[in-house]
Amino acid sequence: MIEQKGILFILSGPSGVGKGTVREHLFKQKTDLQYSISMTTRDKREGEVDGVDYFYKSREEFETLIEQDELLEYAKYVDNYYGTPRKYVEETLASGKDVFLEIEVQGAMQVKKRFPQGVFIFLFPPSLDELKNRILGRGTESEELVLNRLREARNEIEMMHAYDYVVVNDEVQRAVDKVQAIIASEHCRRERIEADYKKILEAEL
Ligand SMILES: Nc1nc2c(ncn2[C@@H]2O[C@H](COP(=O)(O)OP(=O)(O)O)[C@@H](O)[C@H]2O)c(=O)[nH]1
Ligand SMILES: Nc1ncnc2c1ncn2[C@@H]1O[C@H](COP(=O)(O)OP(=O)(O)O)[C@@H](O)[C@H]1O
Repeated sequence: MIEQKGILFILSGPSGVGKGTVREHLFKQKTDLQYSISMTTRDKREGEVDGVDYFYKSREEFETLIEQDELLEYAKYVDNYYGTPRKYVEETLASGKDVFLEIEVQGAMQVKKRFPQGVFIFLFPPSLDELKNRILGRGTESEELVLNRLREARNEIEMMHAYDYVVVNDEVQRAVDKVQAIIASEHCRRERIEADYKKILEAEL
């Protein structure tokens, strides 16, 4: 494995909590983070662009990527595959840049195994009622699917303990500010670790 220099940030949480919304706002404000564009087998939605929103793959192509260990993690989500390109993440981190992933919970737990030093942020709904309203409000799911997703959300919320930070997405800008604060504080922590490390090296000379 390539040595990590940049910091890997992972934003995750239940479907409909607002991961995509928070990520979009964050990237409008912040330019020194590299967003890792995921691979997916789901159909391209109107307005989406291949290589910008996702890399769209056939099921066969995706399964070949899995076999060739080209994915850092992947998950099946509502009958489609989603996955993170491994080389892009490793090479970008090795070049000293930070990488940001916005992925669902199963995938985040796989990343945790391979990159325990990553910074895991769980986006939390203000309430389950509000989560239901957001999924319904988005209008992309049938009533039955919404119930499935809410059931799934309860299981996902149980995984919260595995994360480093929890951010409540009550108001988008407030949640984005908190994510920005986490990024800044992780940089300070990294600088402190590096300073300690330098001191030890100097002491040995
Ligand atoms: N595990 C994993 N999940 C992903 C990846 N990319 C996107 N997702 C998640 O897949 C879910 C579905 O994404 P999408 O089809 O774009 O729908 P939407 O985000 O719910 O509008 C969301 O929870 C995304 O965060 C990925 O590379 N890996
Ligand atoms: N803080 C918020 N307050 C109110 N609505 C929100 C907030 N964040 C997101 N939403 C809305 O909730 C719905 C789900 O958001 P989305 O970003 O698609 O969630 P996810 O990517 O987690 O599935 C969207 O309609 C979005 O506009």
